[in-house]
Amino acid sequence: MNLQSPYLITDMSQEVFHCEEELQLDSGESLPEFQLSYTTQGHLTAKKDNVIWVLHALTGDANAHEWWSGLVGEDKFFDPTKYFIVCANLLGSCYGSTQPLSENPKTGKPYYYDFPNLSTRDMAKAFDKLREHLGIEKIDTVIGGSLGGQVALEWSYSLQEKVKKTIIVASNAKTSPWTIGFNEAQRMSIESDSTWGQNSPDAGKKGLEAARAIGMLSYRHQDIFETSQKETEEKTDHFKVSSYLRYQGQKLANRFNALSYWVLTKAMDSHDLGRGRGGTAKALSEIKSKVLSIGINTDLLFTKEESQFISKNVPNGTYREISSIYGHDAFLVENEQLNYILKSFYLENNG
Ligand SMILES: CC(=O)SCCNC(=O)CCNC(=O)[C@H](O)C(C)(C)COP(=O)(O)OP(=O)(O)OC[C@H]1O[C@@H](n2cnc3c(N)ncnc32)[C@H](O)[C@@H]1OP(=O)(O)O
Ligand SMILES: N[C@@H](CCO)C(=O)O
Repeated sequence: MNLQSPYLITDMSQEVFHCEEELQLDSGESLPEFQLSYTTQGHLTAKKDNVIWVLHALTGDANAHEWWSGLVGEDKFFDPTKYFIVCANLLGSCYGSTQPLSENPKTGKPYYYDFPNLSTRDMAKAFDKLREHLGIEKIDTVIGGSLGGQVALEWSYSLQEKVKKTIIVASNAKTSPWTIGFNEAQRMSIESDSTWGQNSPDAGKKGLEAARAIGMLSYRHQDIFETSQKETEEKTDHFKVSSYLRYQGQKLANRFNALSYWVLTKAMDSHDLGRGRGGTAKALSEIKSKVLSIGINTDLLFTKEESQFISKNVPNGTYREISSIYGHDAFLVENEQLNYILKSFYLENNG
């Protein structure tokens, strides 16, 4: 018997939104035009009141049903038979949106190192153009983790009453010096690759491997390494964790490019919801939607205190915590806990 439902096939589309308008950026520069790759799943209700907008983290893409398969998909919490689920690739990312390898319309050649600095505010602004293009007046929920949570918070601030619920997972209102430090060390690794500076899609590839290895140390907690990378025999070299980090570096470098990684980490560094708005606490106090901020007890990168700061300072905030040995990346892994937290939040907030 074939028990497979046709919903995922019939209800999903992957498209590219081309915006011909110039996008003014925080840096003072602009993009003459841009594109965003995005997916939609499900259908808008007649009232257009069932939109869930999912934002991915640093190296994710528009396929939320793949990287958040425990939350998005048929019979999952965000079920396309109930919701219209949108997920777009961040501006600057290399999964179909405008990024440093895209053609600069002014020169007819790839931007490479001329690509402008982006901010989380710019990324939110680009998403808002897509929202308008899709004819979406109101969003039920914006949800994002890590860098995606930072962009979600920025967007929620500017959407005001146009969004009902904002869910920020393992993220913050302003990037900490600690996180900027990790990003800087990663960019130093990329810079030290002798191919960095070349006009090539592979420029900085070995450096990106090292960068990801550094990044992994911030995305995990010591406890998960004690479990998954513990040696079972006496050794003086060739440790499991060494091959693990090298493998993770190669895996990322084979699916991402160093220029895009550079741009996205720079955007993360400059994230500050309160910039030009009287500080983070004041900016948070002006957010209109209900906010669920989810922290992770072992997150060394975006600490749970940073998540608590969000819920404490918005007018209508709730804090919940994931308990995990994973560390920061628990938001991509601990689906059972996330499901439980989301169910309670939606029950308390009228579905
Ligand atoms: C097109 C795209 O792929 S984009 C979307 C995918 N990525 C994203 O969305 C980004 C977010 N996702 C992630 O960051 C990750 O996938 C996570 C956090 C969800 C899970 O991380 P993973 O790397 O799968 O898990 P984990 O840290 O346990 O590592 C497992 C991998 O390391 C390998 N590994 C484990 N220990 C070792 C070791 N000692 N030496 C070498 N390799 C090792 C495993 O064989 C496994 O390999 P595989 O990925 O080829 O199956
Ligand atoms: N694992 C995440 C790290 C940052 O949250 C990613 O690669 O996007």
